[in-house]
Amino acid sequence: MTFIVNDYIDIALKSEADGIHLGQGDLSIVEARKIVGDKIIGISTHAIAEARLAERQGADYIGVGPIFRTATKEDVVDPVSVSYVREVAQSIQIPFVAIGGIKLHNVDEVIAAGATRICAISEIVGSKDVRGTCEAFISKLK
Ligand SMILES: Cc1ncc(COP(=O)(O)OP(=O)(O)O)c(N)n1
Ligand SMILES: Cc1nc(C(=O)O)sc1CCOP(=O)(O)O
Repeated sequence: MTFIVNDYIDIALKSEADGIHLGQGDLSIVEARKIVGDKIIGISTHAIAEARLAERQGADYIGVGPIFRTATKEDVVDPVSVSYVREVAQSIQIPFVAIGGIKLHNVDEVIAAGATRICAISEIVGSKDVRGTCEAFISKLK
């Protein structure tokens, strides 16, 4: 299993995590790379310019979202829609994870736009059948 720490590079190092996830307002990828060496660095992106910059600066993966409206994260930009997934799938070479408001009822649209990895929080943690919900997502991604 891969263990990524959100935001806190010191905790990532102390816990011997595999990597660090950054936001646009956090340390830059260039600075983070100097500190974490070859650990995985990911960064949340909300527009193609951010995705291109992340790729140029050596990110290992990017988050792409929020695709749909989400109540999970407060300080998030307006939904970017599946068109951003399509743009990233067509022009970015590093792996990407689509995130934000993804549910079992709309994940097919996200996959159809080119996503092969998704992150879903509320749909899973709010489910009465967490395992079944994860399995349903996984079967759609196969
Ligand atoms: C699964 C997952 N967890 C946390 C984040 C990042 O959340 P946050 O730090 O609030 O947002 P950014 O600063 O990265 O925009 C994530 N993207 N995925
Ligand atoms: C943690 C996070 N990051 C986002 C981004 O767009 O960068 S959206 C988001 C919340 C995702 O939760 P849910 O699946 O419940 O919508």
